[in-house]
Amino acid sequence: MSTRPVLLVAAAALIDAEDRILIAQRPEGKQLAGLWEFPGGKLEPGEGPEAALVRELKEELGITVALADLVAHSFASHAYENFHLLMPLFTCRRWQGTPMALEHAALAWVTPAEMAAFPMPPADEPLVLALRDRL
Ligand SMILES: Nc1nc2c([nH]c(=O)n2[C@@H]2O[C@H](COP(=O)(O)OP(=O)(O)OP(=O)(O)O)[C@@H](O)[C@H]2O)c(=O)[nH]1
Repeated sequence: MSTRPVLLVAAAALIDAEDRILIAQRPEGKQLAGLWEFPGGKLEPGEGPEAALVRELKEELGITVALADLVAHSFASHAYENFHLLMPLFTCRRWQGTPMALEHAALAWVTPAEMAAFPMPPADEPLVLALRDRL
């Protein structure tokens, strides 16, 4: 049996007043380029998932989020070829600022049903279904 290192990534579903969710397109030159994802990223050593998300949402989207406004929703556990991704997904309905694509190729606000039309990494499939079931 092959073993892979576990990679911890925290991701957020930002939800607007119309229950649309923000997804972001990975830029050229990166792994999984062109696919749409939930904003977020890898935890730094010693960092908790919520703190990592607050940092990543600032870096990637330019918004300010309070730890208390991140609500645990579901998680992805997916074996990629070189690592095993463990990715908690948090919902967030309150933030300061307007999300901008500072590190992504594009942003889109979509309903969970509309998300099916946007190609996402394989790890995200169960998360999309979980969001469709329960927001
Ligand atoms: N943020 C995010 N990452 C995801 C999602 N789905 C998914 O498989 N991933 C994977 O989780 C990892 C996230 O790492 P990252 O965004 O911090 O790093 P990256 O690949 O952009 O590379 P780098 O920041 O080291 O240059 C990537 O391997 C990415 O493919 C998702 O919905 N959101």
